[in-house]
Parts: sequence; C-alpha cells; structure tokens
Amino acid sequence: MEYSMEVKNLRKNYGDFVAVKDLNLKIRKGEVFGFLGPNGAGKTTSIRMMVGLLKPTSGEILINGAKIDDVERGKIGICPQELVLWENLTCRESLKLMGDMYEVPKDALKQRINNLLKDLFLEEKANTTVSNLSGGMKRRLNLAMAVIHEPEVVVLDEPSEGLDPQSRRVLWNYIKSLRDDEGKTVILTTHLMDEADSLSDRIAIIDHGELLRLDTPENLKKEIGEGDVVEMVLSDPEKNRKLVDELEKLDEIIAVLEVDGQVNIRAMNAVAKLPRIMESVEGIGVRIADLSVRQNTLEDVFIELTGTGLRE
Ligand SMILES: Nc1ncnc2c1ncn2[C@@H]1O[C@H](COP(=O)(O)OP(=O)(O)OP(=O)(O)O)[C@@H](O)[C@H]1O
Repeated sequence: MEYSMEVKNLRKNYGDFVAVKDLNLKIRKGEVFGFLGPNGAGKTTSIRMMVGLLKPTSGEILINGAKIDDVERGKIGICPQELVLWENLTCRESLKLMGDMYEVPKDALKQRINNLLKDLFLEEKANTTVSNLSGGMKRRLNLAMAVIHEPEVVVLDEPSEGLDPQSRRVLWNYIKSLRDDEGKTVILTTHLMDEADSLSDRIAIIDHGELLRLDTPENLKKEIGEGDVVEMVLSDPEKNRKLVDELEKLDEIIAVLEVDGQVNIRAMNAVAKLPRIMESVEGIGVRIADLSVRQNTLEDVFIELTGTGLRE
C-alpha cells in the first residue's frame, strides 16, 4: 500500500492543554480522507501540523516517505477555513497571481485557470472583482487558488462552512473529481455528517484531540449495527432514565441511549417494534411528546462513541 502521508505519534500541547493527543494515521494515495469531529475537537490543529504550518510538540509527519520539513511546498495545496483573497483583483487575476507565485508555466497556467473557472462554476465571474462576489463564490475561488499548482495532496479545512446547498454541490463534485479524474489525495475536515459520509473513502472520528475510530463510512455504520433509530421525547424527561432501563430489558431492542434530553432506541424494523415500546412508555406513566423514526447514520456512530451528539 502506498501512503501519501504518515502521521506518527503527533501531539500538540498549548501549555497544559493537550489539543492533539498522539495521533497515528496513514493516508492512502488517491483517497478522500475525512476528519470528522465537533468544534474544538482538534481537527484544524491536526491538519495545520500535517501540512507544515504548525510545529508539533512531538511526533513525525511523512509525505511520500519524506519528512515534512524536507517536502517541496508545491506538493501540498491548502484551503484554509478563513478566506485568503485579494479583494481588489478579479477571479482570473487572483488565479494568475497565485499560479505565478508557484511558477506554473505560462501556457499551462492559462489552461488550468480556464478549467478551474469552469469546474467551480466561476466562468461568468472571471472578470468580476473579489469584493463583488457572493460568499459561496469567494469560497470556491479560495479553493481554486489552493489547487492552481496541481498539488499532489489537497487539504481542505471545513470546505462547506457557510455554503448554500448549490455551492456545496459544486464543491462536492469538484472534490470527487480531484480524486477520480486527477488522482489527488484529498484530506478534509468537517463537522457535517452527510459531508463526511458522502465524500470520504475513510473517516477518522476525533474528539478532544483523540482518534476514536478510523474506517470507511460503511464499516463505521455497520460497527454499531444495522437498523433504524427511534428518537423519542417524553412528556416528562425526568423519566428518560427509567425508560432506558425498561427498554434495555427487551431482546428486540439493539441499543437504547439517553441523548440530549431524548431517548434514542435502535432496533431492526423499528416501526414493527413501536407497539412494544409504547407499552414500556405507558408502563412508567409518561406520554410521548415527540417521536420520529429514521435510518442509522454516522451521527449515531458518533453518539455511541462519545455519548453525545455533535456539538455545533
Ligand atoms: N493557539 C492556541 N492556543 C491555545 N489553545 C488553542 C490554540 N489553537 C487551538 N486551541 C485549542 O485547541 C482545541 C482544538 O482546536 P481546533 O481549532 O484544532 O479544533 P477544530 O476541531 O478544528 O474545531 P473547529 O471546527 O471549531 O475549527 C480547542 O480547544 C482550541 O481552543
């Protein structure tokens, strides 16, 4: 197996606070690798170290087997969370300036700029100054600038933050094409479950600076089991615990958890189990204030691992 990046015992301390705890990862060539975790989990700190922008307290990062400090900067393209744009330049001028900075040959640069403007739906805005772009357009331009020099590894920090659904779809398609058509390795951070699920070949779930799981989205979902999730809000949430205890006695229930003031029940074919669940609810003398049934998602994996939902 060829690895684009290897992270060995990576750690970052801020004083007494450990932001990243001994992270070990191997990122494969040509995969989309997602870092999933809530705000403050340590995603940005990790990837800033992985691209050489932040010095680790300890540990080692190898890119194509070479130490990060010895790697030519042009091999990596980073698209940070904050926009880094020149407000007075047009889209085309911004891309040209960035390409010149990376010394992309003139003819190749022209072609590359045209392709990027097309792929990221910025063609119509090619000659518009950055200050007159919408937020979504600025984000797409920010990404185009990060990949102008065709880096082998593309690192995106929360790429969908603040994007409308249309821009998000353009971005997702472009990320997939980076992998499928250009063979790039893409590393991205997100706190959006659907983004991690639909884009990533493998996902690292991190919280409080620690790697909790690393696997394909399919395996992560399988790990906690198949089935549906019934989400239930009781008229008296004080009784949540009692209901959990009652439901845990039932064979037909796979798992039951109290999460953020509601009770989450996982079962195969949950709708058929509802009458039995209702009996337990009535048995402890409460009513159901709200109820919904949905499919198992990555969010359930996260809840199962951390005992809490993703913090916004
Ligand atoms: N320069 C710093 N000094 C002290 N603490 C820091 C510093 N930078 C980050 N931290 C802390 O480290 C932890 C991880 O932050 P980080 O930005 O990596 O999280 P994140 O998972 O990327 O979250 P977000 O999605 O909000 O960007 C947070 O608790 C943060 O407050």
